[in-house]
Order: sequence, then structure tokens, then C-alpha cells
Amino acid sequence: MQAIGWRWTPPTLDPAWAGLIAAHPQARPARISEQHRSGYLVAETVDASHRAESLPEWQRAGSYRKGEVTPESRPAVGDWVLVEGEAPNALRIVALLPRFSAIKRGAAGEHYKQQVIAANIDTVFVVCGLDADFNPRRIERYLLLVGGSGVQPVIVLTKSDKDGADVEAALHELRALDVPVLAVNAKDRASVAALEPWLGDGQSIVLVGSSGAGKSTLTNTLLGIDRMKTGAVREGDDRGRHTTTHRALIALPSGACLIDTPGMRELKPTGEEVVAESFADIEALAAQCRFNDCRHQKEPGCAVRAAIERGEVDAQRVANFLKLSDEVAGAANKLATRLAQQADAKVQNKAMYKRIDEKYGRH
Ligand SMILES: Nc1nc2c(ncn2[C@@H]2O[C@H](COP(=O)(O)OP(=O)(O)OP(=O)(O)O)[C@@H](O)[C@H]2O)c(=O)[nH]1
Ligand SMILES: [Zn+2]
Repeated sequence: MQAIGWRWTPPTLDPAWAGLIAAHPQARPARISEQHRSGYLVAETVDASHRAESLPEWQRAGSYRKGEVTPESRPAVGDWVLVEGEAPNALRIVALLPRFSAIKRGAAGEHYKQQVIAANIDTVFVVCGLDADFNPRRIERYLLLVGGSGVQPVIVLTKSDKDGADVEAALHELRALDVPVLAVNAKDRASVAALEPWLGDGQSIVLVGSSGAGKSTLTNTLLGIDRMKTGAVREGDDRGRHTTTHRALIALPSGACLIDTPGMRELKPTGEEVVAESFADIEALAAQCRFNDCRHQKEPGCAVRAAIERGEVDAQRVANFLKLSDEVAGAANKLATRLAQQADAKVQNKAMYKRIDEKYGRH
């Protein structure tokens, strides 16, 4: 169990967990390893995941009368649940245990949705190569999206061994960030040992970063092997046959558990991000602008532009701050619209049921 991230013994058990466990005396804890349209896979050990039947309310679109089952209240990869019955055919999820962290993403489609893409994660390694892949703006974006999730971000700059890798210049470019930054050769075990503080017993970690950044290389080195089978999770693979070589929960020799979920590849703001927290340096300057709605473009008395001119803050970081602020504001608008529609539907349903009750008596 510890190999899949379990680290709770009765004295450290959250009272909410203890309550749920007491309410299901036949059940035992397990961890969601994969989420598919057709259902969940859960793991009780690191070697195997099995399909588990979930609660009917997590499968339905949600009944408006009982209150909608929000996407956030359904299990996601990394969640601890209580299961009953035996694998492989009779496993059932009976409860979702409250999570201590959740990385969410906004999924803008026809309807605004929020999804939890990884739960109960301790640390996210933001992986970026010290080559053409090096992009402080992308790192800022990841930090914004992870901010507020309860997960500790750590920036891992790979390819420090390569010709032309300028660690000093990269650290200088990232100086405004208030998170640990490490430069490593992802192929070298001694170098990767710098990540040990975040890889202790029962720790859960995820890796994010663009293609080619070195995530698989890092994973293999942490595992102490040369190569990893990175077969993608098969899509459209319905009932039963989940024979992927892909492992969603990877136990590391250090005692930590690495969670690999495709959801981490594409992160969009949910609208709840607090841009000011990820860009505290710019926010502090903006507080000194003459106009409190200053966009830091051509306004007189702009403290942010003055700081750019003095070379104290990076113009591109400011540009990214504005771009991400707009993106978050756009998502926040969609979120507000959705919440208003929900509230509206609730009022209308109430009125409708009242009319039915009046006409036909209590139903
Ligand atoms: N020299 C050197 N090469 C590295 C390092 N990290 C990654 N590479 C090389 O960079 C290439 C891409 O690395 P991967 O580990 O496959 O990148 P990834 O992030 O897993 O990419 P995707 O699987 O596409 O998401 C490979 O050829 C690695 O050998 C490093 O620290 N030093
Ligand atoms: Zn300004």
C-alpha cells in the first residue's frame, strides 16, 4: 500500500476518513489509477489495477433534484476510495475519501466543465530542458495552473550536461519564481539524486512538461532502469480488456509513487486560479500604478513599465502575466455563467415541483 502512496496509520487518519471507514466496516482502501469513460481502474498494490464498479451517482449526469453531482465530487486519478468485493470481477467502490490536494483543469467545450485530473499529489515536477525546449513562459503557466491545488511545484531543468546548457542564465531568468529550481542530467543517477527530498516514503508525484523535456528519461533513471515502455493507454477499450503495458502508478525505489496520467498533458485554467499569487512581483508593482485598473500598456504613471525600463522585471514575464490573466478571466466568466445557469435551473425546478405538488398533491 505504501508503494502506491499510502502513508496513514490510525493516529494520523483524518477524522473525515475515519468516519467513512467506520461507516463501511467491510471495505478497504484502494487508489484510483485510471479513469475512462467506461469506468475506473483501482489499485490495491502496485502490481495490478482492476476495474471497479462505481456508485451510480458518479455515472449519471446527476439529478437536479438532489443537487448536481459535480465533476469535482467524483473520483479522479490519485483519489483514495473504499472498495468492497474481490477483483477482478466483483470489485465495487463504496466511498470517496476526501482529498488533500487536487490539480484541476478547465475543459471548455459546449458546456463549461471542471475536471480533477490528479488528486492527492504531494509534488509536481515541472520538467523543462536546458535546450531549445527551455521556456520560462511555459513554466510560469504550469505554476499558475498548479497554484492553489495544494501541490508543491518543483522545477526540474534537464539536459544540464548538454553543450550550450546555460544553468546560470536559466536560473537568472527564473529568479522571480518562488519555487525550488534544480538543474540535472536526467540520464545520470547521481545528478537525479538531487530530487530525493521530494521522493520519500508514501509521497505521490507527477511530472509535467512538453514532449521531449525528459520525463521518461527522468522516470527511468529514478527507477534505476534504462528504458520504459511508454505504450499509450488504449482508447475505446471497453469492458474487461485493459491489458496495457502502461503503468499509471509507478513505485520508485525511494518509496515514492509516481502517477502518470494523460490528463496532465493539456492544462487549461479553470478560472479559479489566482494570478496574483504566481506573479507576486508584478502584483506588488501594479499596486503602485497610478490607475488601479492599469493594463501596464501606455497608461501614465505605470509602475510596472517603469520597472521594465529599469531592467528590474522581465518584459516577457509581464506580457505572460497579462496573457494568463486574460485566460483566467475568460475561464472565470464561463464558470460564473455556468453557476448562474445552475442556480437558475434550481429555482425553475423548485417552481415546477411546487406547481406539480399543488396540482396533484405530493408526488
Ligand atoms: N543529454 C541529455 N539528454 C536528455 C536528458 N533528458 C532527456 N534527454 C534526451 O531527450 C530526449 C527526450 O527525452 P524523453 O525522456 O523521451 O522526453 P519526454 O519528456 O518523456 O517526452 P514525451 O514522452 O514525448 O512526453 C531523449 O533522447 C533523451 O535521451 C538529459 O538530462 N541529458
Ligand atoms: Zn501599470
